[in-house]
Amino acid sequence: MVAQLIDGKGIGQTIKAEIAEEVKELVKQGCKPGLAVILVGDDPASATYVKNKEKATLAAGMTSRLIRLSAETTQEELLSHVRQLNEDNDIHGILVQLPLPKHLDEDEVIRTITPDKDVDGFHPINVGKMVIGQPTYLSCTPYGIIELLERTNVEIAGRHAVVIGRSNIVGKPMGQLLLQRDATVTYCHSRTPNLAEMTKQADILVVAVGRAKMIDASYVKEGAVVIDVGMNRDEQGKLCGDVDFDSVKEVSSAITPVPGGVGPMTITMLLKNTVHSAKRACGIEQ
Ligand SMILES: Nc1nc2c(c(=O)[nH]1)N[C@@H](CN(C=O)c1ccc(C(=O)N[C@@H](CCC(=O)O)C(=O)O)cc1)CN2
Repeated sequence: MVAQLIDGKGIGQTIKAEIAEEVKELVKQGCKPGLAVILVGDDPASATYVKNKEKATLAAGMTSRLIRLSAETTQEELLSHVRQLNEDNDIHGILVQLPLPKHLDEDEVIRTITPDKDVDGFHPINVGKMVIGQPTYLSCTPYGIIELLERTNVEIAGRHAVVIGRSNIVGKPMGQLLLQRDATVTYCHSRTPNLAEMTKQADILVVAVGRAKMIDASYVKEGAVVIDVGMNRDEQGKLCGDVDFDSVKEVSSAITPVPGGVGPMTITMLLKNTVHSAKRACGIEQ
């Protein structure tokens, strides 16, 4: 079987063009969406993601505000920036780039972002709304994966989806979003015995384990759709996912590459959430 390549980069570009058109119309109505990103410390990967977010925000015609703070920033200083942004009418989305330096309390920072501007969808109120199926901001990576599945016509209802990983940002919301679309969902994680026995039952396999090329063809059922959330470096320093792409593409029916699969969708859905927040703030949408 030759797998269909799920082109996150291309699909992301299409959605970004749709967003840019929508922003143009909003600006005409006097409503310019604004995103603020706070970066604490000098983690090089985080700096790259933040730069890409800034670029994408500006390219969509939106306001971008970047707040760079030193690695020694105190919890109170960080919270004070978040509180100021909560009150700023030009800013509709607030994002604090994760991970934060170890001395900072990530949960408290997320709780301090007003849920109305939590375009990452990480605030407990928004997570709760997502779980009970109320409209809210969805965590960008799982939201992007749903968009990829829908735009490539992958049937979700009635399929068995296996999610490897249980992080608050990806694994847990991923399972919930698939469940809401009537998949039968199994969560697997580092303490799951006989992992391959579970993953071989998956029609849709979402892999977010954080280990380079861990999932090879022996974990995958013939014809499964495989979504790779991993972002690792291989022995040559080349970017790779959690899935051994070369082996899994031979058995799957569709697969996301790394780079160019899930990653670009994360930033795309962030723009979508920010536009939605602006429309609510401007009274254009509920
Ligand atoms: N506040 C948040 N922090 C983090 C999030 C998040 O959604 N909100 N997610 C990740 C990192 N992330 C966005 O912040 C992110 C990761 C990867 C990509 C991406 O486009 N990857 C590219 C490759 C990029 C490269 O060459 O290095 C790809 O897969 O093609 C975008 C965003 C953790 N923190």
